[in-house]
Amino acid sequence: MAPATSHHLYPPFPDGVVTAPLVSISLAELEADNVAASEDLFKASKELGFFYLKMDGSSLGEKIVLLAEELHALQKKFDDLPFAEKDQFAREKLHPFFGYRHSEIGSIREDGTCDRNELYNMRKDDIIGNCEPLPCPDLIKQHWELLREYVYSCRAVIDLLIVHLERHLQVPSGMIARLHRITERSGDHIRFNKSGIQSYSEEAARRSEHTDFGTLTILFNWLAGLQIRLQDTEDWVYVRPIPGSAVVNLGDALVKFTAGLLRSNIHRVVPPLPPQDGLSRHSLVYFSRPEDSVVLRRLKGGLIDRQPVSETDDLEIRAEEWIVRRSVGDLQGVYTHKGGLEPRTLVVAEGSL
Ligand SMILES: O=C(O)CCC(=O)C(=O)O
Ligand SMILES: [Fe+2]
Repeated sequence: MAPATSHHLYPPFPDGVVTAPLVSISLAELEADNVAASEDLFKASKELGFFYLKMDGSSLGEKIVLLAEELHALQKKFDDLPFAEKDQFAREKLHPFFGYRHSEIGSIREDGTCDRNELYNMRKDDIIGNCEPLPCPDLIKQHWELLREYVYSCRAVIDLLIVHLERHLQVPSGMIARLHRITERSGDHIRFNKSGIQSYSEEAARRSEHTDFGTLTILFNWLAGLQIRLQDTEDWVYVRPIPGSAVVNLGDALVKFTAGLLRSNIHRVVPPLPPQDGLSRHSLVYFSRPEDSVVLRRLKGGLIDRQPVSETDDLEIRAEEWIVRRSVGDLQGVYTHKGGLEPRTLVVAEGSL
């Protein structure tokens, strides 16, 4: 039986909004090597770059849903920590990319503080012991085992998705997997995202437009707010959270590796609409990235060799540098399947801050 989720505790998804046509792919079927599910995965990876991964029927998938609910409870407790405590773990104090980050929204309260949009990036290598961990709040330390299980479970899904993608790309088995060994240092991380209560602003919506920098992203959200822009249009449509399914999307690294055959789709987060307005919005993300030392460039073999040579994108850069430079607003723009960065003046960084 599929595990219970907490979606029903929130007001329902708004009526009458246009939703994105994400296909639903069953993890259990991918595990069983079902041909149709595998083909659906490849098609979605080429066309929209986003799909639902249906977890029920797979013991790994059902475990991930349970862990995601536990982490959702934890992220709300993290949210409740005093700003002064979280500020001690601000990324300016810890690391160019990992740690806590916020932007202030709304007017100043009586205690002199402002509501915040927040994110907290927790490095995979800290969590599984590949390196000396960065300092973190006690609340996080107390849930280390939960975070560890989540890392290993998400990575098991990502490794399986890579096997299927390699097969369809007709590249040697292991060619992409070997750039993503869990034992090696990488930018993989778990992220807690929180958007404070706020009204829609066109400028803020545009500022949050981004593609993910890495390989594959596994996302859980509970309220409306995630929007994707459909291919070759300017139309933004909502992604409806489906209880028991993750939203999976491809990142820039897969576009680079496959010379644009696979798609990293632009997306953004806007405030939830009625009846879900008036609530803070949380999402839980697992980002996978190539190992730090991997140079992001076109790979050789299979269908990739049939891709045209891009005239615009000759930047070859190590994954570690790519992530930091993208996140600080260097290399601005949105990385598209057409190759190269599509300049969008307001786009500065991955995520919704
Ligand atoms: O909050 C969401 O639903 C999506 C978040 C996201 O796209 C990100 O953190 O990169
Ligand atoms: Fe994203």
